[in-house]
Amino acid sequence: MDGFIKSLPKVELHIHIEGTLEPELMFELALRNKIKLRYQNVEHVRQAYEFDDLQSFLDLYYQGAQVLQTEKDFYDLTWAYLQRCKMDCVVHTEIFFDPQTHTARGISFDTIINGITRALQHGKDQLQISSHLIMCFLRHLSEQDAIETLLQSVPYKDQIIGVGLDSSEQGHPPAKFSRVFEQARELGYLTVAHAGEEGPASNIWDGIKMLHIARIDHGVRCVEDESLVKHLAKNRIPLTVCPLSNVKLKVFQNMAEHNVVKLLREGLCVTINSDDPAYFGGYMTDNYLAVAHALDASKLEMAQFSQNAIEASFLDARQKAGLKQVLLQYVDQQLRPIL
Ligand SMILES: Nc1ncnc2[nH]cnc12
Ligand SMILES: [Zn+2]
Repeated sequence: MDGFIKSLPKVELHIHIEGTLEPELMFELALRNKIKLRYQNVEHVRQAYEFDDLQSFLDLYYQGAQVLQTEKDFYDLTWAYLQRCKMDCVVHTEIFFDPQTHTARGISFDTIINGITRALQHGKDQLQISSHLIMCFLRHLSEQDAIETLLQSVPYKDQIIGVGLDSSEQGHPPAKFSRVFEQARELGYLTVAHAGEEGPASNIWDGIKMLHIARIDHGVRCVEDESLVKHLAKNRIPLTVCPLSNVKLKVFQNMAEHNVVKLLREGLCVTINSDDPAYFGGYMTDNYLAVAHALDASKLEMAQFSQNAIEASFLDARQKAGLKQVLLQYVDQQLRPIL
């Protein structure tokens, strides 16, 4: 199983680029930008990564992101992630970035997006990894702040496929952002949102009905509403599930309790993703392995997660067909002897 998973072609749909900041790079950038960190060394940082819930993680995550200052910093961050993608056989990735985390510190939109997109172009040319970029609004900030961020993004619209919603779910329901999402859709952006991670199933309904989202990020609390589960299955509305993240943030107490395989077997379009791998201890392959080991999934089921991600991606029909062909060839070659 492990060899099958390691080489399985994968598509990632839920990754925060700021969440790929490994402690080693954090120290390198702190030194480069003359920023004093509150940690003495890399081990000290890793020891601090014990979380009680989403908020306790977010507090450290926003602090860590402060070392990102120049275009080269954003380039280096993204390039390091893409190299990890290559190791994990990720062939396509749709990356979140949080402009407000940086513009609030005086970093220009231009600096952020130029650094990231230059690395993405190199990823395409040198690593054959395709990608899309999704701009997330921080839900703990105001609607007005999100609207200003949306307007700032307009000159870069060709480089951003969609908008999303992340940060603290509790107390910041989808309704708060229905107007800015409407404006984003009018501008031609696709939409996704974090919902049903720590928040209730009603946030998932509201994401679908009020924000018209094409995918739900996390969504694991859908099981609390049977009619919602049926709706998600019937309409193949994708969930971008992040198993290691959910255990680290105590959404589930351990991997054996995770519902991702159960949801797959109920016919939902669930996918496996890494969320903030530098903080949660694992990239794509680690997440796939953790699920397969704890939840007794078959090789075909693990391949189904990858096929779901192709289906749920924002690639066009021709690109999806190409990736599906690559995946089917891999599965056929791997499983032929036992089929
Ligand atoms: N898991 C998560 N939930 C909400 N916001 C986030 N930002 C980065 N990771 C996140
Ligand atoms: Zn996330």
